[in-house]
Amino acid sequence: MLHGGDQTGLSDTGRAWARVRANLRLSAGARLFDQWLAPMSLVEPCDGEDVRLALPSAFMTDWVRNHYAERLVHEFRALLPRVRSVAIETRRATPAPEVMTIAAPAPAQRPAALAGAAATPLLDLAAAPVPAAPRAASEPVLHIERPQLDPRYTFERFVADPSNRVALNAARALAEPGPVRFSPLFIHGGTGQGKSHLMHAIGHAFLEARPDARVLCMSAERFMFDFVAAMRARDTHAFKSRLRGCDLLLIDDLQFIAGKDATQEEFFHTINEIMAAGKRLVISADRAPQALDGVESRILGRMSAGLVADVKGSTLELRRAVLAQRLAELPDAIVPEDVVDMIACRIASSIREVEGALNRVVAYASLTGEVIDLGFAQSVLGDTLRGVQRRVTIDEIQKLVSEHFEIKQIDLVSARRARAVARPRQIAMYLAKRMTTRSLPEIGRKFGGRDHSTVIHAVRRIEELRDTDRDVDGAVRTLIHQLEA
Ligand SMILES: Nc1ncnc2c1ncn2[C@@H]1O[C@H](COP(=O)(O)OP(=O)(O)OP(=O)(O)O)[C@@H](O)[C@H]1O
Repeated sequence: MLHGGDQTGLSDTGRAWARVRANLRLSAGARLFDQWLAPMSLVEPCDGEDVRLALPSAFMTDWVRNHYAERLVHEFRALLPRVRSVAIETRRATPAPEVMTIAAPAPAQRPAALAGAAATPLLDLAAAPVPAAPRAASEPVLHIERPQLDPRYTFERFVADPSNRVALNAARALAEPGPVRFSPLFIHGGTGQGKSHLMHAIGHAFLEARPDARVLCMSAERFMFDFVAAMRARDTHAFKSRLRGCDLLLIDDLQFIAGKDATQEEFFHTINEIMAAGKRLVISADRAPQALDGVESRILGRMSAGLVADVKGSTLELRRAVLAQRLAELPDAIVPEDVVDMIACRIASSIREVEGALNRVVAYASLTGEVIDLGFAQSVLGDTLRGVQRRVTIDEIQKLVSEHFEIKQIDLVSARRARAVARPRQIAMYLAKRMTTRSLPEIGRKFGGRDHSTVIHAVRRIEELRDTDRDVDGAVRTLIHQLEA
């Protein structure tokens, strides 16, 4: 328990916060902590009873609320019993933060009530003890579903280049509030060239300008899964109104619905309604509309009626500029210019691979304590530079894993928890982490919009099982072998 002030000049709450942070770092592990919890700060001044913590984006705020709201209250109360509530806010550049307050439970209070509250943003439990009274229908934002936008994918972090200029300008124009100048925007291009980055950037910018807007971002795969689940539950109404009521709908990887007739029917009606209502629609795919085999011509017709823009293969200048930007975000890493140049010149396949190569070099150097120079970078990147390593996609992994375990591919992105499905899903996530350069949030999205902590859990679980379970290890070895062939 903490008492009074001390020579640090920090308030009681400030000192408690420092301890809570240290505890979180230990229990969450460095990666999780750095990604989600480190950016959180204490809002001062604080009266010592109602603590306020701030995060820089709504996406992060949602994540921390869902996973740590209750825990934060307990941590603070353990140090400062007078703490009544911990509010988690988004502090964007614009004012009027959105707030959810979780009341500190009285010792005998029901934890279940708190868990429910954590899933319900913006309920002020300090003011309304559990069970919380429903808020008036006129109150804003309570029912707004927060889109799953990656906080790293903003316009500020997107480097402009002749290879992406049209797509970037179109994306900026579509994100502007005011009259809709065109819709849909269809962005296409090769893998790892920035399509998802641009889509998420549109979402961030649009929400920045209109914080109360309804924005939904999902992959076409997720669209299909949610639709199938709604049909099975005989409740397509909620699904339809959720999608059709959007001010901005972002659908990634349209190619995934090729050949899925029922999903395409629903998709067609969804985009029709969005367009008829004058709302914004952005679609991405790995090919131009006319090359999307297996997608109905009426859908492609709608796509072509808007603005079609491609992101071309990256130029050397773009790769250099992205590397320079990423390095600026790693102030502790000392990477000589010739190493940066070598990566930019020799890895031309995708920006994702370029970023991955830099991260690998920096990570190896920090693990081994070696100084980064050309020789070190070349030895770390060996196969990648020789172009030997075959590029494996998550789609390939999912296909192979579902064949191997004789389950449907859609089960891997579904919510089904039966072990017959859950274990292969964990193996597929493990392989995705190990054999692709996709980030954890990206992998989570590709597996039915799961959280990145679910991916971490899957990777750890399979790592453990490979040491203790011969069947799992054998299956993983076979799959790796097939994927590398
Ligand atoms: N012009 C750019 N400026 C900054 N970063 C970029 C740019 N283009 C791509 N990136 C980065 O490259 C990585 C891959 O981009 P992204 O995920 O958007 O690719 P994609 O085209 O959607 O790929 P896929 O089709 O495989 O999903 C991301 O980390 C993204 O931030």
